[in-house]
Amino acid sequence: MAVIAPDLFGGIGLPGLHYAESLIDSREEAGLIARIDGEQLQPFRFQGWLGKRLTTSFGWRYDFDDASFAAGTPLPEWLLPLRDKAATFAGLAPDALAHALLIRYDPGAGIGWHRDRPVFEHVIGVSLGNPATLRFRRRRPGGFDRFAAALAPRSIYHLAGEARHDWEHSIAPMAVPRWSITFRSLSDKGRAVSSGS
Ligand SMILES: O=C(O)CCC(=O)C(=O)O
Ligand SMILES: [Fe+2]
Repeated sequence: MAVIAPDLFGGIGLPGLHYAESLIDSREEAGLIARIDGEQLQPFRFQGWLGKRLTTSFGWRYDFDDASFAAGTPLPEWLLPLRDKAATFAGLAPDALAHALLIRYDPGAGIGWHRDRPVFEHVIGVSLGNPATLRFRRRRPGGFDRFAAALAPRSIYHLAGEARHDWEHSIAPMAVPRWSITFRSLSDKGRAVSSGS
């Protein structure tokens, strides 16, 4: 495990990773899980492969199958109060969070090492259902620097700066289900692509 510089609060953190617990209460959590389960979730597709996690997105849609990026279904009403909270947490305007991704990880599903697509900038994730570990790694000569963040259910994290751009992240498959809602803003690149320039 690499030594990571202390953050502003004197703890051991990853620059650009911000985290808070108890964003919502258990009743709100149960309501959001029921909403996610009520959507038309599809196995995540990547260049012809089917992943185990089930997803759907709103606002903007990045298609990993053909690498296209296009406007999608507007965010549903039920997501807007949560988006307001996510925006407040990240210090952004709610409208800036133009995209939302819903994921259900059934037992055995995870998400492999990746950086989020460059059409997006800020990444804000809400965790539901069960605890998980968000793992980070960054290549260095001869290996990787590594970092692990425990994500409690009902917590929120924000990836910006170094944590967003320089580090990859992943979540190992678990024996219990987890749901997540990820809001993202468009990057300059995303705005350029979306306006067709
Ligand atoms: O489920 C999560 O919190 C992480 C999702 C994620 O990393 C992604 O969709 O890019
Ligand atoms: Fe991600």
